[in-house]
Amino acid sequence: MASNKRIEVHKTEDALIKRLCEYIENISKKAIEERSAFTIGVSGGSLIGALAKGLPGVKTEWSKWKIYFCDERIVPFDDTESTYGAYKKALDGVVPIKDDQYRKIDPKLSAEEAAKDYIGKLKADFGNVQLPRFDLLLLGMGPDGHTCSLFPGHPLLQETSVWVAPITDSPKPPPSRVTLTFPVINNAATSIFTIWGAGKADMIKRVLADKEDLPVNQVSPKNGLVHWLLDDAAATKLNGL
Ligand SMILES: O=C(O)[C@H](O)[C@@H](O)[C@H](O)[C@H](O)COP(=O)(O)O
Repeated sequence: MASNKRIEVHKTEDALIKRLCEYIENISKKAIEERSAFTIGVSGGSLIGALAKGLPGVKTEWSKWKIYFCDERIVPFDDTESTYGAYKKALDGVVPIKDDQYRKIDPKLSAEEAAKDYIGKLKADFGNVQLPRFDLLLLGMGPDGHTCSLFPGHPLLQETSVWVAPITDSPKPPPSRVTLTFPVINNAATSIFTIWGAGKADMIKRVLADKEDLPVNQVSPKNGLVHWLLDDAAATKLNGL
């Protein structure tokens, strides 16, 4: 069976961001032509700055975007830990995305209630399907091999049906979050990891060369592709894989 995984290495962080944005432009164009909407899930962390740099160069119909959160921290929107808050700060005035295009959590709820509430928001957009199918998920990889808020050894890695799960014991602070689960992640048409810097080189080797059993390696779209976009520094220990 052909692999659903594509690995690309680019010289610099800037080249990497440019490539990521080419994917975003092409995938959004296709989705908008087909369904007049583009559904994209975004992660927190270093990706936010990369998108703030790259997105202004993307040619797309911005009004057709719907932006979801692959995971979100349960904190007020004006807290520096809020992923939505960080996106607003980074992208407002940079790209013409209106506030109602973000599908945000309700931060006043408990993690459990916020997860249920977010499932309701997904159902309102995707309909009463078995699983939503995102056009694109932009994923991050933590230093321990986590993605979204799916951490090594956590029971949530085994989730088979719930779309969005609460987590109250996240090892990465803040502890209370909601996260997409693997059934949803692996139903996306395309997922992209964008990883740069020497600090990620060891983990990239463990994931892509040694194929260790880590959450990021559970990303394996059933009927889609997962791209690993790396810069030279992150790929140094791959030995030309
Ligand atoms: O809320 C979070 O903590 C993020 O969504 C998380 O899943 C992130 O994507 C990874 O931890 C990678 O973060 P960096 O890109 O900053 O290393």
